[in-house]
Amino acid sequence: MTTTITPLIAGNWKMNGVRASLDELTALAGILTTGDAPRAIVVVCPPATILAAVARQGATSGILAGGQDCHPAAHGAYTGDIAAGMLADAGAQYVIVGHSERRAAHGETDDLVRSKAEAAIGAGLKPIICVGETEAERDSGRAESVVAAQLAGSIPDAAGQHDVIIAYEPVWAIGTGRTPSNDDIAQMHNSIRRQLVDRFGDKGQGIHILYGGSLKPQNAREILALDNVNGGLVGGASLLAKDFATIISAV
Ligand SMILES: O=C[C@H](O)COP(=O)(O)O
Repeated sequence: MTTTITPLIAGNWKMNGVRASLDELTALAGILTTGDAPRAIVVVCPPATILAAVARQGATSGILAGGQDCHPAAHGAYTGDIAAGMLADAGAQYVIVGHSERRAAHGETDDLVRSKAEAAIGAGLKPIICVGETEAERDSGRAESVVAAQLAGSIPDAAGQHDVIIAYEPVWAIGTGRTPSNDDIAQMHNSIRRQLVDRFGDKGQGIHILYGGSLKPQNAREILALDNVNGGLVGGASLLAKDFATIISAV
């Protein structure tokens, strides 16, 4: 069965900008609403302090908002954390979970990532579940098995009934200007697709698999055209409206 997936391009602003980023959002909205409508679902995941502003501003231009992380609990004594329901209240429709910067710096395990994804689904959000191997894991020929284990542990069973998005981000490609070869990206995305179909059947055919890691205006067209690459998770290049718009139009 062939399932058509509308590509999705998500920008992860990480801990960058605030006021300047809102100006970029205005510029992006201007570009996206001029000329042909984008062929992709466009999501921006800003710092939490401006999430509501991004959701409000994006509503008029079709740009959707997402959080960058959520806590697995719905509420409680968790100083500094944010619940999925709070992101939804602020206007988010998506939330990134298990980004390698959190897996590494905060010791997040697959179990925790899965709990966060379950919390996101419970709050009506679509979790963007990140997986990816380190350079040492790739060099030792273990990239596919590492990613397979992360997928098995991080995706909740609820993904059989609800929308989740997978983002494959080789850790060594993030913010480095380096990317895997097109063949390596396609091989990994095909392997992820097989695993999703094995576990979720037809539903697995329709799950977005995004590529992330130094996705730039210069390489977006060829990477986004690869087999089973259904969009991208963009870091640095999502901070400038012109660059992000070029990636969106590369779909
Ligand atoms: O979430 C986005 C990724 O970490 C990619 O970041 P990058 O595009 O700056 O390499």
